[in-house]
Amino acid sequence: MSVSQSAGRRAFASVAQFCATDSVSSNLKICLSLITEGAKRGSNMIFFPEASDYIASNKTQIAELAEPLSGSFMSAITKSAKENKVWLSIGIHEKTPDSPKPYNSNVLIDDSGEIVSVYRKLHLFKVSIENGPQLSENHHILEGLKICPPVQTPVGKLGLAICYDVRFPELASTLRDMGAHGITYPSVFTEKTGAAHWDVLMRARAIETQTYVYASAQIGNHNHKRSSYGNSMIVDPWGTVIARCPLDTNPCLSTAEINLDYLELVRSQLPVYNSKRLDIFNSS
Ligand SMILES: O=C(O)CNC(=O)[C@H](CS)NC(=O)CCC(=O)C(=O)O
Repeated sequence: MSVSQSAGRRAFASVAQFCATDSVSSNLKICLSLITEGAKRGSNMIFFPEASDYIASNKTQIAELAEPLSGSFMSAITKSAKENKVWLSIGIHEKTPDSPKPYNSNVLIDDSGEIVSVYRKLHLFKVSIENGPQLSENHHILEGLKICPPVQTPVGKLGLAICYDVRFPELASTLRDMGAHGITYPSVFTEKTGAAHWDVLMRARAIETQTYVYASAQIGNHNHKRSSYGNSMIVDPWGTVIARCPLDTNPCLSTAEINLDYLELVRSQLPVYNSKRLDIFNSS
């Protein structure tokens, strides 16, 4: 357990933003330098985007490049977490014996380099917009089957989700019911849907669940077919955006203080969870 957690109810969190390509080694280099920089800034926890290991340039690459959690990408990441004494949440493609298709996973790593939870994306993205994005994630990703219980971290109990999951408030609401103080949505949002929905969705989840939302995202052109919206940010339980990365493609971090006393204040001043009509809606 990190010292900051025992020392009080405040900690520093950073969200990362960069543009992954199909070069796992280049993406790894970027992640490792952001971990070092985040630790230097005093972050207790750093949140990386979805698919930080790679964004494939074609369909066959998606399965070819995927590694198990014990693979070289994750080994270097967990080693760096330990060396820099920092917690991490990072999105990767997770190869398992279950299928040739990888899972789209959000991996939580503690400051001794141990993997403490692995969430596999429940809702797979499907979109078909004329002249806009056309993606069917289920063609190349295996869907997850479980909600992971929130884990105690330096920023309080953290619930894990991924990207498109943000459109399904029942996941956020369930994580809050399970005790979450924060929810992480590592993302690769499309430019079109991001411009219209990103801030509203992330802020809505923070406001309605009264939790911190860590929305780390990729930005820019990954290849000639795909580009992403960026706007990595942290939202507090009141809905205020307290950190946001600049809108250029240089790898960067944005840092904010997380304060669980403030979270309790918001929850006590506006006790929406006491107004739930569980007699009418038998599941929240
Ligand atoms: O393909 C990879 O390797 C990484 N994964 C993604 O980019 C995923 C699935 S295609 N993207 C999203 O879920 C975007 C959701 C979104 O943009 C929205 O909900 O509007």
